[in-house]
Amino acid sequence: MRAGIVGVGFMGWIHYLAYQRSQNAEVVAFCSSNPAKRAGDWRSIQGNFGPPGEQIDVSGLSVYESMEGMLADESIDVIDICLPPAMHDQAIRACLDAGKRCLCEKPLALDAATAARVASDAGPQSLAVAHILPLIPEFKILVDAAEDGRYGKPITGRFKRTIGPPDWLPDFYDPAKVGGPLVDLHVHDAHLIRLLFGMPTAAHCVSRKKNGVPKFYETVFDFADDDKVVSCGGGVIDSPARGFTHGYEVSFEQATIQFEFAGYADGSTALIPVTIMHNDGRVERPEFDGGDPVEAFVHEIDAVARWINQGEVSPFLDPKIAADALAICEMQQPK
Ligand SMILES: NC(=O)C1=CN([C@@H]2O[C@H](COP(=O)(O)OP(=O)(O)OC[C@H]3O[C@@H](n4cnc5c(N)ncnc54)[C@H](OP(=O)(O)O)[C@@H]3O)[C@@H](O)[C@H]2O)C=CC1
Ligand SMILES: O=C1CO[C@H](CO)[C@@H](O)[C@@H]1O
Repeated sequence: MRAGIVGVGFMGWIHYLAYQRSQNAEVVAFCSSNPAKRAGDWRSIQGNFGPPGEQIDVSGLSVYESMEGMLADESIDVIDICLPPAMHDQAIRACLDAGKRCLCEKPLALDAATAARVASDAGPQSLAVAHILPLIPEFKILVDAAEDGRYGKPITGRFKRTIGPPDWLPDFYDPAKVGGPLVDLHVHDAHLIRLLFGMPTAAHCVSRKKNGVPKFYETVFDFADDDKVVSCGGGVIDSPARGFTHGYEVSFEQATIQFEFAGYADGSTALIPVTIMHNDGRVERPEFDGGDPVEAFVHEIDAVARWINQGEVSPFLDPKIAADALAICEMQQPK
């Protein structure tokens, strides 16, 4: 699969690294509005996981200033959209108009209605949405267990996702551009909750806000089946000391699974490895390789390659589920 990346920022860089490792896909083009990045200087890129941006070799790549050139490039099989959320809808529609399939970073849009519209207009044959959690082995185990029923049905879940201030993103709290953490960050867990438990009917959310936009929140969800107990919390803490953490405790009918990872500013990490507590008292700790965050993106790119090359549509990348995740975010917004 030959891909062209649109938007050379944190995710453009992480996707680029994943293409370098993939056996099934390669990046052949990118577009950037920034002349230094077009010349290969990606050292200004910042993010909250993975290695810092580097100088890259652009000699074998087609480099464009805007997306239009890439849309006309017949050697590109898939456009990989790594733009800020407010630009996703228009970029996807430009791909559809040009007859190009695309992979778009999460969140699919800033609001549920736009997400539902573009998901339905594009369909899973033209659009895949890059929801990474089900492709991270430590989270995939939940989705696989829910799917094959190895521990019975999922019945309770508590999810956590917190970052330090993302100061390199000036528009982070702008509801018209990125949407703040209740959209841009929480959508990861919203998507996972949708996959594991189905669609909640309501949400009870309390939050501390920045300029009216939720910054830190705790939410309890209602489901049609009131035996499910699901909550989620997180957002932005004021200290950069712990740049990123995520984790969960999910109970199935016959076992409870726990996991938590944190990365700190001094380069240290803390980990509760995936721990399966069986109802009969056995404790199991399956092995997962390494915890390198880029590796999950290789799995993601490979899933996209199977879609492009063999027509195999991954339910994890389904735009309809990505739109449902936005609806879950929206039900938590202050009225
Ligand atoms: N799956 C995951 O774990 C993560 C997903 N994301 C998602 O990836 C997407 C991109 O986020 P991220 O990479 O962090 O953002 P960045 O701001 O780091 O990168 C976005 C890039 O888009 C391009 N761009 C074009 N127009 C604009 C504009 N008006 N304002 C800002 N940027 C513009 C820029 O690239 P250029 O200079 O080349 O033009 C910019 O570097 C978002 O949807 C975000 O939610 C983000 C982090 C993690
Ligand atoms: O996982 C994530 C980490 O924080 C980011 C903010 O920089 C989010 O955009 C993101 O999806």
